[in-house]
Order: sequence, then structure tokens, then C-alpha cells
Amino acid sequence: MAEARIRRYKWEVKYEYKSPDCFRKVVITINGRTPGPTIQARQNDTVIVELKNSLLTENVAIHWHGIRQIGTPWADGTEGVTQCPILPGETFTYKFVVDRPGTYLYHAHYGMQREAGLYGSIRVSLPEGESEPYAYDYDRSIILNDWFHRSAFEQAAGLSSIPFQWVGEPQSLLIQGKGRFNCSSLNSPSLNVGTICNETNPECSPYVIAVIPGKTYRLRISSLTALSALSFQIEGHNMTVVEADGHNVEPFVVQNLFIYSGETYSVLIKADQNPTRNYWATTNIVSRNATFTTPPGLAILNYYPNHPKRSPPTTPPSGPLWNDVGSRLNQSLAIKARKGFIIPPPQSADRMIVMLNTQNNVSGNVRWSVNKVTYTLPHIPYLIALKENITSAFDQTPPPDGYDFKNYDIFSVAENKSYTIRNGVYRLNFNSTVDIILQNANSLSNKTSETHPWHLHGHDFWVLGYGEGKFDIYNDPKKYNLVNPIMKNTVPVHRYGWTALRFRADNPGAWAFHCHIESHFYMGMGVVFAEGIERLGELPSSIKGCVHRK
Ligand SMILES: O=C1O[C@H]([C@@H](O)CO)C(O)=C1O
Repeated sequence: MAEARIRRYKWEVKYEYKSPDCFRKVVITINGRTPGPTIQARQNDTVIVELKNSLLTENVAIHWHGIRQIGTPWADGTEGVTQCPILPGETFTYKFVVDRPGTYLYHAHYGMQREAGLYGSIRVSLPEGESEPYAYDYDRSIILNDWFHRSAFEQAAGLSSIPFQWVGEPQSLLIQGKGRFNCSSLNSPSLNVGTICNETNPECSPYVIAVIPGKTYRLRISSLTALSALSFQIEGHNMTVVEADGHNVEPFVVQNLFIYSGETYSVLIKADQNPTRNYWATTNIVSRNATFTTPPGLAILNYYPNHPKRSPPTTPPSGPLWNDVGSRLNQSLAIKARKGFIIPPPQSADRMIVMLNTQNNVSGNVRWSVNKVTYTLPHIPYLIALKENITSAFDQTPPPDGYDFKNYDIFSVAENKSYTIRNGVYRLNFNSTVDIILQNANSLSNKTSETHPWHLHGHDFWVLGYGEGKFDIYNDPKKYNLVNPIMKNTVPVHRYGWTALRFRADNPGAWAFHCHIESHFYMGMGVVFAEGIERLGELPSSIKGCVHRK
């Protein structure tokens, strides 16, 4: 067997002016870049990231999205859950093992810093000598993102203000950190537009996916949008989906790849079209109506030896309609574990938690809730509070395992009665099997239900099923896919629908489970699970900077 290696990175996190979509704003960079450097490792390698916080006035923490952190729950990078924040001027070392091959991500998990540009890819390949069950010639990582011109501070302030100020739709979409905003739409006479927005700035030239005719490419497409659900497509090229969140998928072909924030996919494309020209790769918003606010993101599929900057002779293909819910549900249903790579789920669960997702008005603030609890993080991180038995750190009453199934109408605006801001945790028995049913409902606007991508830290879960309307506790479990469910770490709950997950609580630690829409998590849409805390040895002192005890 090939020997596991240590992959060492030294990162400096800073504020800098950048123009990812031609509009200049202060962003957060790692070693001068956004997206940050790609972490490349092989299965079972140890990754060490020495992170220097050079932000002048802000704390930071970085989450390694999709890495389970087995045996290192303190390295998950979730501020308030697994560690104290890293203060300005401090250096913190993350050390963890990448135990599974696949496509993963990293991003800030403090306040709303992710959307300020603090994110990147993790690519874990198989140990030397082993190969994937599908063939390709080259491998590329592409992160999709949405981009807002207002700062993360301004957005966060608006979300917690009375009256509430919503962030709105993004100004542009980025493909691997590059987008294009129409500078001529900034016509304020007080602005010197040329210095703030410049469409000839090379920082915002379209991202180029260079291909050699006849070759097959593995594109690792992931999304770290702050808000948007996306569709991604490449003119004239079908995509064969082969991986989702680090697990092999029974291959299926799509023209449009729907992708929700926090998901990763690998698709194979063959450069088998007319090689005398280039092609558009585009991404557009689905699930929310951004038709008149956010233009599609554009990249160029460049057939060698055409000039990489040569625009394709066609108009970019328009993606699917934003409200085509059926196609999105169909893709969700199509994702199954690949034959030969199925990890069978336990056939029954020890506990079922049904999580009603609602949007509410709580004491004048617009918030999101799970079973009438809207979440707030404590000042002492859960992992430390649980391990050291600091019971004053958070509410010792756990949140509810369900809601009033009989009487709650998921198709109506919530009544806003008896919703509370709390921070209790779900304590799971170690090694027990837990089913989570995400139940969507109407938001605060009439006839509206939003799509939410839920992300679980510390575990992969089996996706047992999706359905429309209200989940029926007696009959719907009979329809679960217990044969070849895919394992994922992020999954959407579709509008007015439900999604059923199963996981084993086998990783000692405290783990966030939350909507990956950054503003929704900020508005309380999350919970925390804790299991096997008593099995953990002493926690590293480096995570405890904010905890002062006699
Ligand atoms: O959290 C949200 O708030 C707004 C809207 O519901 C209220 O303005 C919106 O679209 C969200 O996703």
C-alpha cells in the first residue's frame, strides 16, 4: 500500500481590493487569491493548514466541507460549534486526515465571510496505483458562486435590522472566480465608474476551460453560492454525472446540471464537437426568479488550438426556466449509488427527527426556524461546553423532534405564534441510526416555498427519498430507497416537499446541520447534533481562546 503523506499549506487571510466581476470591492483572499489555492491530496493523507489571520478587524474560521474529521472534531472549523474564532493577528493550525477520495470544498464558517470570497476546492485522489471506475484524460475543478456588490457586513446588518432588509438577488454569477457585471448599468453621476468598474480588467475575463479535441475531461463542478440554486451547461456537450459529494454515482447523462450550494459533482465531457471553434459554458439561477436581476455567468470551453479568448460564434445557451421544478426533482431522484460502490444503509432507524422548515417573524425580525426554534450560536463553542460540562453555555433543553403534523398547514404562511430563539442541541446516542425528514413549507410570502440545501458536518448520509407535500410518517417510509441510495453531505429540500436522510451517529463530536444559504443560516436555519463526547480525549487548547475558566 502506498504510504500516506503530509500535505502542508501556509495561508495568509487578508482583505484586498479585487474585481472578480469587473466591479471593484474589498474581498477576503488567501495568499492574494479568491478562490483560494486548491488543496490536492491522496486518500488518507494528512492535511496541515497553518492559517494566519491578517484581517485587520475580524475573526475567522475555515470549514473543510465534506471532510468528516474522524478523530479530529476540533478541526471542523465551525465557529461557535467546534472552535473559538481565530483572532486578528493569530495563527491557527488545522490538521486532519482526508479519509475518502472525491471532490470537497473549504470556506469560511464565521459570520457571512464565505461570500466575501473566502473559499476554495479540495481534491482528494485515490491512493497511488488505484483508479476510478470511469476513464478520463484530464481533471479540472470549477467552483460556481454568486456575487454581491454590497459587503458581507452590510448584508448581515440588513438581515438583523428592524425593518428587515433582504440581500436581494446577486449582481453576477462567478465561474471559478470570474464573472462579468455590466458596468454601464452604474450610471450614478457621483461615481467615477471607470475606477470602480472596468470590463477590460483581466481579473474579470471569462474563465477558460481549455480542451484538446477528442479527449475526455472530468469536470469537478461545485457550488458555494451564498443564495442561488444554479443550472450549469456547456453548449453542444452532454455531461455524464459520475460523482456526487465524494461518492460514485450510477452514471447518468444531463444537458443541465442542477447544483445547490454546498454540493459537488464530477461530470465527464468529451471534446467531440467541431474543433474549429469555442463553446459557451454557462450558469444561471433556478428556483428563485432572478430573470431580470442576474445575468448568466459565462465561461469559454476552448478547443485547442483556437484562441482561448475568441468568443463562440453563437449566443450563449439559455438554461432551464427558473420555475421548472419538475426537472430539478427528476435530477435529485436520478442520483443513485454506483453498482459495486453501494454502501448499504441500516434497514431501520433508532430515532426519527422531522424538521419543519419555516420562515417567521420573531420579535420583529425575519428568521428561519426548525420546529419553531430559530437558532443562535452560543459564545462558548458546543464542543468545548459539552466536553468540559459548562452547562451555562447553552440551553440544556433539546429542541423538539417533530412538529404538530396533524394541524400544521405547510401550504400557508406561518402564524408566528410561539417561535423561540434557542441554542439547545440534539444529543444522539453514539452509534445509533438517525433518520432526518426535512419538511418544507410556505415562507412568509403567499404561495412561496423556497429550496433549501441542507449540509451535515462530520458525516455522510444516505438520501432515502424525496416527496411532494407533507411527509406521511406511516406510509412514506415504505417508499424509501434502501437498495442503492447515494451518500451525500448536502441535499436540497424542494419547495413544498420533503427529503428523507439516514446517518449513523458514529463520529464523536458536535456537528452543525444547516441550510447552506449563507443568509438563511445567519437567520437561524440550523441545528447542532452531539454524539460520543465522552469518548473524546482532551481538546487542543488552540480551539479554546474564547473560553475563560477558573
Ligand atoms: O430569507 C429570505 O427573505 C426573503 C424574503 O422571504 C423576505 O423578504 C427571501 O427571499 C429569502 O430567502
